[in-house]
Amino acid sequence: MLDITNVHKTFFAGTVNERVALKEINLSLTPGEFVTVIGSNGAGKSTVLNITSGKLRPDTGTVRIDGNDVTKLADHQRAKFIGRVFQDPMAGTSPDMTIEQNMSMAYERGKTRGLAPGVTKKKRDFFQEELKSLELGLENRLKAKVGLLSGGQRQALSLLMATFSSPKILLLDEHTAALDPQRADLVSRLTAEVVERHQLTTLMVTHNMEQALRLGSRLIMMHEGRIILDIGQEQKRKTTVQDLLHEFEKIKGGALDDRTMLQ
Ligand SMILES: Nc1ncnc2c1ncn2[C@@H]1O[C@H](COP(=O)(O)OP(=O)(O)OP(=O)(O)O)[C@@H](O)[C@H]1O
Repeated sequence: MLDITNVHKTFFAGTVNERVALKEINLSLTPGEFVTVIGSNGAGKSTVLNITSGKLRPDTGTVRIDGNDVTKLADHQRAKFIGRVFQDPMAGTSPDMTIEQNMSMAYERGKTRGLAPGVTKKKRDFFQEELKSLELGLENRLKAKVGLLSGGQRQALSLLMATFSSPKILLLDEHTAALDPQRADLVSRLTAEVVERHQLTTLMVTHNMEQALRLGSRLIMMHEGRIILDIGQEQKRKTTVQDLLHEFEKIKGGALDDRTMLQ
């Protein structure tokens, strides 16, 4: 469903600010696979998501979605294939618009562009049904401004809206990181339900190792632009946070040795 092949990305190449973000990355996701992505700061996690969404273009390599080469397509051209929820609860929704207007905009995304967010009775019934599944009582607040919702409610709504265009890929970029633990747990649980219900192929970046082990069917760990660990469902079940930390320390040690050797 998603094939990232030999992707390399350097920022500010040839300058003093040069940053190699991705080093010949290869990553393939089968339909319905839910991959959690962990790693150190600056490891390249967000860059993988940005290259998948089309926000960034790789220097070399290709990105394929459902067999189609989308490497050269801009983000708005890929929008109908991709749903995305960001870390900032303010990023995915418009605070001055009502819940139903926000949902209507998301519903139209990928179908028509630049149209007023009209809300028909049929759409409203659909929105209410969808909101019920969140069990947050939002189905009774269709006309409430989204700016009045809590961060957790907004992230839950963003998650739901991200599924409306039946995306081929769902990208979750630390979407629970800005929430308090209780709301983060709620959005985590909803994520598992929504992904399962829509059978979404999903890439989720998180700094929370426990969450990365609990959610999804596969886990990858990144470090300095490379995928350094890739484990499937079976192994993930047997792995603890302590094991992940140990693995990371081992590999970090290796990387340091490499650097020492280069000096
Ligand atoms: N738009 C950009 N311009 C310049 N450098 C960038 C840009 N985006 C990322 N980088 C650099 O690329 C590298 C990888 O960054 P990226 O944001 O992908 O890491 P990350 O794993 O998501 O990190 P974090 O967990 O800290 O968010 C870092 O060195 C970062 O400074």
